[in-house]
Amino acid sequence: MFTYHCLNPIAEVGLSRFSSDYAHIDEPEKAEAILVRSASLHGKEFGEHLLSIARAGAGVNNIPLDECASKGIVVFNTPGANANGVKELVIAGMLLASRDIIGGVDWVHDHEEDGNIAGAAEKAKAAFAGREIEGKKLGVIGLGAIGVLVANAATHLGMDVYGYDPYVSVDSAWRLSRSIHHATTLDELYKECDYISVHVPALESTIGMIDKNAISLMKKDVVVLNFSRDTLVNGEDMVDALVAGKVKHYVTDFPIPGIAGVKGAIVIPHLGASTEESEDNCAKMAVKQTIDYLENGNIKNSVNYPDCDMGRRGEHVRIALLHENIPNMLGRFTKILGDHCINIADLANKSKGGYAYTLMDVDSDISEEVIDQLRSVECVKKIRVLR
Ligand SMILES: NC(=O)c1ccc[n+]([C@@H]2O[C@H](COP(=O)([O-])OP(=O)(O)OC[C@H]3O[C@@H](n4cnc5c(N)ncnc54)[C@H](O)[C@@H]3O)[C@@H](O)[C@H]2O)c1
Ligand SMILES: O=C(O)[C@H](O)COP(=O)(O)O
Repeated sequence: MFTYHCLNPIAEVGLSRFSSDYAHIDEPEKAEAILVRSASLHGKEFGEHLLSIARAGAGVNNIPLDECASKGIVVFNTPGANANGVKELVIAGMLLASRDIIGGVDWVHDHEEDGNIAGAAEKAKAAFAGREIEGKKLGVIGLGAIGVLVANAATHLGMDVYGYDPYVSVDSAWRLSRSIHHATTLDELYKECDYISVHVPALESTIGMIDKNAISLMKKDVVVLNFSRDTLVNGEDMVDALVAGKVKHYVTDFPIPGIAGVKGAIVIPHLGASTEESEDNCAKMAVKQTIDYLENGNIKNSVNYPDCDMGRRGEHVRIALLHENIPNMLGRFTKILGDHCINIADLANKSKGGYAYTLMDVDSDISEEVIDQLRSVECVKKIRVLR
């Protein structure tokens, strides 16, 4: 029996994939698996039984990844599972920034009791006129799951799209429309574009990237869209740019104090992934990855340990070792098994940054003594034996 705990509501279509071998428990500190959306795990204690954390979503800045890795806790996310939901809201954000739909709807609301509202609307509507996005230039920073969808959709709406991503994956490059201009510097993108949409993770290298220096390179009346993370944009610099009229609209999915009332700010309460489809996709992927890790030791879409897949466990006893990525770990593991005449039927060893993972299928069961010897190899973070 495995135990899991959900720190945020997770879609039932995903949770229903847990068989009767799984029990939801109310105490996170006792769980073997945690499922989470945006709840912050920074500064939280992790229970001694915790094996995995699955983020049903993309951004993992709410999870202390290094601390988890050093405690042998595998963290997963669900790449691309909510990308379409975000893409659609970004397109909506561009349209809201281009046509004064919000101002117009508010006007109708304020005049709903007016018996002559139809006539009054015809006189009032000039105040809410806007511009079209067709033919305008859109710059997309970050061409991952979301950036590619936004860029491609914008070309279908007749926009001239510039993409910037020095680390673009081969997979994303294949999916990107050929009509998208390859911006080789951010300066080029800032100088050219009427709309700029940011789709990068919050990392040390990206936090604060849209600041007064970046904004100074942008066109007057630019629209900046941030559906990635609040910290990517320097809030004070953005407020100054809105007040000064340099930025026409700042459309963001992340409310921060003091921004919603600033003229030109369009602030949404983090709704990018809040669609039935995205929530279902994320939950299904998060649960599937959790089950495969707990039952087979396979790792897919981890952000702090390498991916590693030896298929279903089958008849063999499977030993799973999370450890640091240093020389001779395999040698030490295989020596211990050899000394106890335990034959290895299959083996995989993968690394990612400072951490590595070894999976071994062995032909006979192993004793507590052997497990203890493997556990006490220096730099082993966790051992599991799947029988
Ligand atoms: N608003 C929402 O509800 C919502 C939903 C999903 C994701 N997000 C946010 O959007 C981010 C992106 O999501 P995704 O699914 O597209 O992730 P992704 O990992 O598929 O794509 C991120 C892309 O950013 C690129 N990148 C990294 N550093 C860069 C840099 N300095 N300059 C340019 N490109 C850089 C990477 O190469 C990658 O292609 C997430 O990290 C998350 O913070 C928000
Ligand atoms: O990074 C993400 O996937 C999004 O920000 C979605 O967050 P949510 O699951 O809390 O809506």
